[in-house]
Amino acid sequence: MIQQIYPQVAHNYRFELNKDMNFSSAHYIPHSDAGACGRVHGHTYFLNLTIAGNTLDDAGFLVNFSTLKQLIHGRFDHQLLNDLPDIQDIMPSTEKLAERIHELVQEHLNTLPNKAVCLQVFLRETPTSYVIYRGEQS
Ligand SMILES: Nc1nc2c(c(=O)[nH]1)N=C([C@H](O)[C@H](O)COP(=O)(O)OP(=O)(O)OP(=O)(O)O)CN2
Ligand SMILES: [Zn+2]
Repeated sequence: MIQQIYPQVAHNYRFELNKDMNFSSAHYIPHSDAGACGRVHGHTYFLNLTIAGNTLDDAGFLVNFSTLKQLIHGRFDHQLLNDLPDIQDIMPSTEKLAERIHELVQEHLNTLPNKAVCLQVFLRETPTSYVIYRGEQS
């Protein structure tokens, strides 16, 4: 939920940025284990991104909050996830969506000179269900 406290990630970067947003999407899980979730239904997803780095850009930003919202909300809000090129080859589970969001954010960060990193994606699908994805651990 927006404005809730999220799990902390231990790191030694000078700056840590967190961006909350939500997006409303429909999906279905085309798998025999999914039960009722195999039928099209909708969620208002709550997302928290944790990004860290040591260097700011000329605007004093680690990464622009607005760009992050555009990147994720702009892509997934009011969409049927199963139809999206990003998702159509994977199961649109909370886990896989969190992983894909991490990839999209990190791909964007990699285009910036200050080389920030996405440390955590916290994705809540329902009031009782959420996933945390932290990428490959080295
Ligand atoms: N590991 C996962 N399990 C399930 C996922 C998922 O993404 N990962 N998704 C679903 C369904 O999409 C469903 O919308 C969410 O399931 P659930 O938490 O069971 O929702 P409820 O509101 O019915 O749960 P309550 O415990 O009654 O609040 C299913 N499983
Ligand atoms: Zn669902």
